[in-house]
Amino acid sequence: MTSIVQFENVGLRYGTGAETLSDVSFSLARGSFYFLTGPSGAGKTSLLKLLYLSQRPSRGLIRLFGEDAVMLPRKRLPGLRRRIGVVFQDFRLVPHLSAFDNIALPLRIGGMEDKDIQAPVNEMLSWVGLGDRASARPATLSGGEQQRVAIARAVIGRPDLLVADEPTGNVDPDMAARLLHLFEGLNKLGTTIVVATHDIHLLSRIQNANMMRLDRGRLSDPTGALRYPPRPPEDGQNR
Ligand SMILES: Nc1ncnc2c1ncn2[C@@H]1O[C@H](COP(=O)(O)OP(=O)(O)OP(=O)(O)O)[C@@H](O)[C@H]1O
Repeated sequence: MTSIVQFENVGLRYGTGAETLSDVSFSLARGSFYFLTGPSGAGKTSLLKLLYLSQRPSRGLIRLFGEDAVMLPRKRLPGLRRRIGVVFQDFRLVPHLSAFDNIALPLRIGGMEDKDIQAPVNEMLSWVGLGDRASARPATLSGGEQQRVAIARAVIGRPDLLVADEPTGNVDPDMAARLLHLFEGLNKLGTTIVVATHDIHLLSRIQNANMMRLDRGRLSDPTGALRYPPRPPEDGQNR
């Protein structure tokens, strides 16, 4: 199994308060699909922030794509971040850009020429049901429409890792199923996916999805399947 992400005994403390995340250890296999669940305030968004490198841990080790993400020099962060698609809980669309241009951003940053951008962005707009809103600015879109633009932007560059924070929180069940289908397609192309959600209906929709559950900043891991490095077998013998 090739790990794309490894956390070892990771802790995160904001300011001088108690730890928000404690002793978090897991590894994510390349090309796998994970749901991250847990009650409000358990630390899901905080864990995702560590994953998409917007936050450094207070302690522990994080390896991303084989690189030490904690010790990585600041100037190398953008290169690593470009391999990660993020659906933020609050969307974070660029307000002065149209839906089309928001979705096109990762392709433009990746150096794709305008003539090659039109077709994939229009296809993506249609897929998320916004074919007729290409020129709309975010402020003129509903919450659910903004969420769909945010998802389209996160997936269009076929990132190695997709991190999504409550990506279906603002859409109806039919659209949620459609968006999840988009994630599933991306996953089949090799993208490792982590979706934080409260929506238990989503969990049953992806075959072979793995579950991670956070409770008060700790990963509950009754089987040990997610731990990195793996625990030795019960009888202590190598197999
Ligand atoms: N920037 C911050 N500064 C201080 N405390 C923070 C910060 N961000 C989050 N917290 C605290 O960390 C804890 C975990 O928050 P987090 O947003 O990670 O939880 P969550 O599981 O994503 O919650 P929800 O499901 O409600 O989105 C909360 O107690 C929160 O108040």
